[in-house]
Amino acid sequence: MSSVDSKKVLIALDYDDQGKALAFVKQLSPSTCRLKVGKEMFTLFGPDFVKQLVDLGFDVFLDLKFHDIPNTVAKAVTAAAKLGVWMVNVHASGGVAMMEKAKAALTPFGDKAPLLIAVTVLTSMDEIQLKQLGIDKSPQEQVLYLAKLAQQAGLDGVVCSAQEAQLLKSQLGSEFTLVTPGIRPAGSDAGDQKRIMTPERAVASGSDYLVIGRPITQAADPVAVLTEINESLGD
Ligand SMILES: O=C(O)c1cc(=O)[nH]c(=O)n1[C@@H]1O[C@H](COP(=O)(O)O)[C@@H](O)[C@H]1O
Repeated sequence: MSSVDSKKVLIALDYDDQGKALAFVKQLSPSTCRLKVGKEMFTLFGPDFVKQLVDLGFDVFLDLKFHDIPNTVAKAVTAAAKLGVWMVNVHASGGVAMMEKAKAALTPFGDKAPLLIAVTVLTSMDEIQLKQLGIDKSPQEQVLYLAKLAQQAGLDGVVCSAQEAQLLKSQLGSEFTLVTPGIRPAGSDAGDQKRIMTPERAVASGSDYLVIGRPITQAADPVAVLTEINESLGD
């Protein structure tokens, strides 16, 4: 579905200053990227900030990674849908009942419902960190396991690293949307990300959407970096 989408870049707006974030956003066009609002900006600036971005015409991915009892998560995704966001996420490890209830809560929104996706294994985690949690699987095995649960629950896709994209597309089909953070253009700093890939390789591996934060937002010329990435993807 989304493999034909030419707006593959989702910019992670992880700013602690709303003015700086909006000054950056005003240099962008909704035709060249989508925007992601995560825990930092939502906690600092709340739903009004999200609404401003929606009103500017951007598709917004509200990345709050809900993980709670089914009733609470269903109410949280309903609140997200009311904000008019394009995509919202939950943690797959919240379980099938939680994911099913969240999906069902979006039914009344019809074709205005946001895409609902599940986080599998965070891209900042590797096999050693999984072991610390008592999980004796490789990241790839655990991502596939959780992605199958998300698909079973009727979700639209998952957040995973691009390193798992090829496997997931082959096992779960091309319609199941893959959103991949941990994207690092050649030569940029990995930072706290462990399972990384370049934009071009990620798309070639089957990523539908690339979440990119610091390599764009911390660049001397963020718009130039976005343009360069879009051009490298043939958009
Ligand atoms: O759900 C996410 O967006 C997410 C999941 C994940 O596994 N890893 C991950 O990095 N993210 C988010 O993606 C963004 C990555 O930002 P950068 O590392 O600066 O490119 C951050 O806002 C993270 O919160």
